[in-house]
Amino acid sequence: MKSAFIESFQDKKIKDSNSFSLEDDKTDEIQIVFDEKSVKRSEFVQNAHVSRKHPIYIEFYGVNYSVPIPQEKVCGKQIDEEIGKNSRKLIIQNIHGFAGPGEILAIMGPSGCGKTTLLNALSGRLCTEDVEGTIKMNGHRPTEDLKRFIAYCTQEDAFFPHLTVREALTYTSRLRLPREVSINAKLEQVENIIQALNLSKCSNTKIGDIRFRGISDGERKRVSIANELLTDPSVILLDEPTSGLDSSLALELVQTLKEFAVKQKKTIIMVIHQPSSQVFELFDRLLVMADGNVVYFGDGENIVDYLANEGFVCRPNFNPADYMSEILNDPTIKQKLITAYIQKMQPDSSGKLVIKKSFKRPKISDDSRIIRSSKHKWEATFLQQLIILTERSFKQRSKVILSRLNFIQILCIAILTSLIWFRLPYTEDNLTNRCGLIFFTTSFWAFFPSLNTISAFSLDFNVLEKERQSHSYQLLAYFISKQIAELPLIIIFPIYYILIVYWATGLVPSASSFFAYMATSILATLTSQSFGYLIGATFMDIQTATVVNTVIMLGSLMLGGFYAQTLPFGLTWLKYFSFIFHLYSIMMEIQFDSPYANFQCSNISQTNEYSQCLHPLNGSSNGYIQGVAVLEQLELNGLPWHANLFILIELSFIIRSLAYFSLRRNSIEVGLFFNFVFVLTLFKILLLSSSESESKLRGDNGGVGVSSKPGQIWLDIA
Ligand SMILES: Nc1ncnc2c1ncn2[C@@H]1O[C@H](COP(=O)(O)OP(=O)(O)OP(=O)(O)O)[C@@H](O)[C@H]1O
Repeated sequence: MKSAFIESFQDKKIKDSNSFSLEDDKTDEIQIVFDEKSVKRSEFVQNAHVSRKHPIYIEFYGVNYSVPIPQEKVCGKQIDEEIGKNSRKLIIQNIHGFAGPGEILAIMGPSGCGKTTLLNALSGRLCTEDVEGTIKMNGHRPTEDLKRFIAYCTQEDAFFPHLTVREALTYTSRLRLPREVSINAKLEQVENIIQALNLSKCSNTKIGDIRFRGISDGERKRVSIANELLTDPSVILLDEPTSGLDSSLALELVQTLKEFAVKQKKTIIMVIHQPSSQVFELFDRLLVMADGNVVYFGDGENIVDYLANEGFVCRPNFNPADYMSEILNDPTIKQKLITAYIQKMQPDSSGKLVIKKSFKRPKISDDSRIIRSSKHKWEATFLQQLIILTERSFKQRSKVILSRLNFIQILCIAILTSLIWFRLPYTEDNLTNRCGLIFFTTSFWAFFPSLNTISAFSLDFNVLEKERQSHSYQLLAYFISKQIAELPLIIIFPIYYILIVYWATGLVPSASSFFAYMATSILATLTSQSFGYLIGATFMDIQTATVVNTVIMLGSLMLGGFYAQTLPFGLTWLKYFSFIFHLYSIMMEIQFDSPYANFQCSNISQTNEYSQCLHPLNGSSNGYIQGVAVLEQLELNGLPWHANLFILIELSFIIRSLAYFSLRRNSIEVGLFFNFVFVLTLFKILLLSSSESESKLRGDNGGVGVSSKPGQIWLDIA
């Protein structure tokens, strides 16, 4: 049963079909021979019932794009500062053309002539300050809302490699098809497009990437196109859609696109290299470029006559596309054709050079000038986006995070840790070893997860950029979904490690200490992951992010309270900025502030640093050192465990928020605000807890050698 939405769309389509007077005549004339193979394609085209948008006529004229020339220095001196500052390189100049619904405009020309640049300009992906000229959609300047009607299939396809073709298309349909369309209709649409683009054979194969083999390059290209067609855009821009396809597949693909354009009133603009004669015949308009200029714009069928008029006669039965590419490879002919075309242009009312009209141009009725914007800014609700993206992120990231290599790595480290610190005896001699084990565990879980996380955004970057350009979802939904999806994945490792190491090394044998120790390792993992997110989102380049991460982690490690127990005068406060220091303090408290933590004195002497091990004449020896005495001797940060815990949770939250703002790249002020709030809170806690600890220490120093108090931090700063 057809939904009300579909019916209303079909009514609308009939109305829309009257909008383009000349287009309608023209599309009826187009004769495409559909063979048996094309039956599936036709089904897709007929069944593209979720289509709901207006046909769009796109025109552009006087389009220039230039980039600043990087300033060069000769022997360390700027040649001419003013020239250096103002000079720009023209990539494309005075480009014009148009394409209407039901048409294919093909952009051709030698490599590097500016074809992709023009597509980028039309899609609105170039910095607007660098683009001059006019681009109009149904007579309007393209607004952000209008740009949502454009789909752009770039040369580099961006996909999540661990998803299958069907999964990738299904997620796109769930995210980008209107919320009014039922899930079954969306899935049906996916199946139709899989059939139409001949993807059935590989529909359950993973897409893959350069690291692991998935579908072939040609299939990848078709998935990329399917992904865009699926969302029912009004204008489809394609950059070399047939590259990597053999001639029959290329023909089939262009036929599908043509049929789609005609029946669904889509406007298709594609960059194409060396199409076969059959493919060439399917083009309605042709824009030929050379060195950033137009060499020809007009009906595809007229190019041979045009070139003949200029003195370049194509041999009979020779593919015009091949002939054009042959002559444009000759610099003299190329220049001649550029000049000839410029001469045919004349200034318009605004003084811009435009081509004399040598072709029919569709009239746009007043009705079609109005493009109704989509009912919703996002097709899926925020909650739907969150659910779909979490599911997708979990599927993709679980393959990366839960890799066999990661498990083997953790297992090896767990075995090594267990061997090195195997069943540590509860003796004074082994106190340093025990602290070493605890510090190693802390720092390992503070470091390892961040390494796994710094690449999280950069690996997603291309897909994220592509999907955000097409308004598929909100960045916040993506960001939160990533956190949710990765949370269960990332905490598996500390659980796995602690289960092996805790009992093998003989840490405090109580269930509460075990669970607290494990929970703190998980907290270390989450805090470390937050840093990974922030650094990854800020730098996006894995190499730079790894360097920054290493510096931050090693700095935190040095200030962690194990290697440097006392810091130079005036620098004591620095350790409070090491998250490892807070983690280590909690871990130590769990292990030493326990009734099981009693360590046998190795020798009873008059000089032992622990009062419990002093000779009876000098103190109250009982032959065992209590864990609490060890904590006091080590002079850890003096904050109660709950203050450390609070600092770490808050740190995790703030760092993650900063990562989000960093990903947005435009909310630095908000980021700084969060930073400020964090620093204030941190100092407040330190102030409160240091006074608390001071009074506690004054009441009972519990042992000997408590030489500095946590409140010392303020004296140091002063
Ligand atoms: N931002 C930029 N800065 C400097 N040069 C640029 C920039 N963008 C494009 N170019 C240059 O402009 C020219 C046109 O590039 P473009 O990618 O548009 O060519 P193309 O015709 O699509 O090439 P191909 O067919 O090989 O893909 C190239 O020489 C390219 O190096």
